[in-house]
Amino acid sequence: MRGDKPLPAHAPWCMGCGEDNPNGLHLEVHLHGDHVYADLQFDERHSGAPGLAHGGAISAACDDIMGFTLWIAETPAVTRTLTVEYRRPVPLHTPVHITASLVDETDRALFIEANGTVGDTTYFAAEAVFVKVDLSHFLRHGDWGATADLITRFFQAD
Ligand SMILES: CCCCC/C=C\C/C=C\C/C=C\C/C=C\CCCC(=O)SCCNC(=O)CCNC(=O)[C@H](O)C(C)(C)COP(=O)(O)OP(=O)(O)OC[C@H]1O[C@@H](n2cnc3c(N)ncnc32)[C@H](O)[C@@H]1OP(=O)(O)O
Repeated sequence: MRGDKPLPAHAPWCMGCGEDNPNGLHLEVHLHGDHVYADLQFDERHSGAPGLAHGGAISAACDDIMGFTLWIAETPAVTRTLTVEYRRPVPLHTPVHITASLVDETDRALFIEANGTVGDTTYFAAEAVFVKVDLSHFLRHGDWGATADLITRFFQAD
């Protein structure tokens, strides 16, 4: 069983975990045993209905935290499908605890689940399939410099 370990952001401007993105969620994700987790509070930047978190912001938080299970799978991968079940409206400025874990794996696919709780109650739950890619995926489709930074973060954190 691994202990509690803070994990580095995917990129400084990541909308989920980037520390330099003023409109991001600023997720601080930790590895704990066989899962990852983050504690957050949605605010006005993430508002949908008055006083409530936007479903897309909740989905983005799930997607990003699920992405951190790649530290457990030890492979780069990208989201192929993401399903969120919104069980209760999430008020702004309310502490939400989100956990994610890798539940199954094939040669190319990772099956990941996430759960968002307020207190002892589940407010949303998500399931995703991530497809494994090699790092050339990010070089081919993304930004060279940012990809180099991602690789550096990965090896520094190991
Ligand atoms: C050096 C080690 C590094 C370790 C890394 C550790 C940590 C990494 C840290 C950070 C990672 C970096 C970034 C994470 C960032 C943010 C987290 C949020 C995640 C995102 O925000 S990410 C953005 C949104 N995302 C996309 O931008 C994807 C766009 N998309 C594509 O780029 C293609 O779609 C691609 C490449 C995914 C696949 O394309 P493709 O053509 O290669 O693949 P294909 O369609 O053939 O499927 C391949 C195999 O997956 C199976 N498969 C497919 N779907 C399935 C399903 N639903 N259920 C079960 N299996 C399924 C098939 O059945 C087949 O399996 P088989 O090969 O066995 O037949």
